[in-house]
Amino acid sequence: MDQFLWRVLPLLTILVSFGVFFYLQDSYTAQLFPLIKLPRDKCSLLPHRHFWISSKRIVTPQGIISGSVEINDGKIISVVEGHAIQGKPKQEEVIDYGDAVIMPGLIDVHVHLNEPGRTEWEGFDTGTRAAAAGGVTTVVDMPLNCYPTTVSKEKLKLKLDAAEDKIYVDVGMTNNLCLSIQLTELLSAGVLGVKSFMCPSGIDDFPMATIDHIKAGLSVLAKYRRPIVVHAEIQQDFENHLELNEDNLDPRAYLTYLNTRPPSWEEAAIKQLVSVTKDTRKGGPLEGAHVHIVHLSDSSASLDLIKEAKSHGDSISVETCPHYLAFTSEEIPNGDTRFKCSPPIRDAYNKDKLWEAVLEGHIDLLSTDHSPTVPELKLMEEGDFLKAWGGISSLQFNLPVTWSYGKKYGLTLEQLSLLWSKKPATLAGLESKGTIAVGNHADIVVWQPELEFDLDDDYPVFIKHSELSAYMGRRLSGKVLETFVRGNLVFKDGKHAPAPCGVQILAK
Ligand SMILES: NC(=O)N[C@H]1NC(=O)NC1=O
Ligand SMILES: [Zn+2]
Ligand SMILES: [Zn+2]
Repeated sequence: MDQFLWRVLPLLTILVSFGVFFYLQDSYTAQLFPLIKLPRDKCSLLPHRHFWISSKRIVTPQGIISGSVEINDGKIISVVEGHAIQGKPKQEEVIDYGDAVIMPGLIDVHVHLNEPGRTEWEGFDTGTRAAAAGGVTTVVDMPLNCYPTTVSKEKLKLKLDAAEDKIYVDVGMTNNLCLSIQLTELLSAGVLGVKSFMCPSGIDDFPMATIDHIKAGLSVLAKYRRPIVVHAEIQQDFENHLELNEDNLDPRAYLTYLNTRPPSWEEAAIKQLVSVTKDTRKGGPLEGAHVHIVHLSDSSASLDLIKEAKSHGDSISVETCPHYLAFTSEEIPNGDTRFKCSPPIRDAYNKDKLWEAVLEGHIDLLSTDHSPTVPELKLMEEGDFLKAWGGISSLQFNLPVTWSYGKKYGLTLEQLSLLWSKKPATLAGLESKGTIAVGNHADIVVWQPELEFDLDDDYPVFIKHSELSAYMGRRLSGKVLETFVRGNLVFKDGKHAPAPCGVQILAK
């Protein structure tokens, strides 16, 4: 027996070491050693670990420069202006992109990847392929339309397990705030923040939260210095605003739907939120807590409330989404439920004011609220706006859509990069992401703002059920050429790297 033990012991030790190694790869340490996870030739379409990219338009925090960025082991190690290149690269280690724009990869802090549970709506594989193809190098997943929703450490593990070996870009997770949530446990397990709905979410397993739940949650979140992100709409009494005439009772008429969710829903929710965020000011009882309002549509009273709270020093921020900046209620055809989302897309006047707020910095950042479903639930044939799933699918198109519609309003490349990279990184606590700066992850999008393309059936679209996207059929400007995640070339010329080597991001 003794002899047998001595023989198997060394073998056992090796096995256990392998086990520990792969276990450690799983979570926190995956951030530290992302590149040893899979062989480099699988993770990247480029064979080099140490290389240089150069262009006449590199968007840096100091402005747009003509020069080169040196990348080694997944990080940016130098940014140099002018023709000279730091170090002595071999010719094949320098990629010259000419006048294509080199920008930090986009960070989309509001994406619904519905795995596990509703992977047929959108999963980690399709969702992160679409992200990579769109120059989005990090997504933060909202655990809402997946099943089960993330309300405990065990449920979070299901989410993390589901994402394992499927993600082409980096992915962070949030969790749901409701009464039964194990908040401290989840925050310790590394969720980047907490999501909350102030109206029914459309998913029975994701109950809505009252302002009292939110206030209680904030006192815990303050200690962790992580944000709560809130869907800010509170259902109001219909009779007050719905004009009952034949036109707005037609469920195929967009106006019917628009009238069911007036700006007063957003205003009511934000009024309650700012009554709490005053406690987040310096020296206040909730100092350290932060409230982030997702997908603002109302650019009038709701935005004014946020501006006022900010002027008093409340820790509050707000995002809007490309669909509120691209479309207007006047142009949505009756029966075209691809445009249904909540809060709804409002009129042209509202859109112009949203752009004004974006460009003046009152709206802090942009996100997609990529919320896909299956064709059966979008009810395209019936065209019933009242019954169809609310959610717009557009993760892959963030960059060209924002640019195409924004340039008419004077949007600059620097603003674009602030709205889609720097500010979202700050919100999500991603210190090593969001800018092209020495020491940061080499998360980079290379794109050509002047290049126009048609989003037609020939265009390589990777989101699931692309026919449901409101952007299909549009002509856009700003084509994504290549995407790097932590120095891995994950997308080029319509193709992805052979293996998904994105990293799951957990907060420490
Ligand atoms: N459940 C869900 O994803 N809802 C999202 N869809 C939408 O249009 N607004 C939302 O909050
Ligand atoms: Zn929402
Ligand atoms: Zn959402």
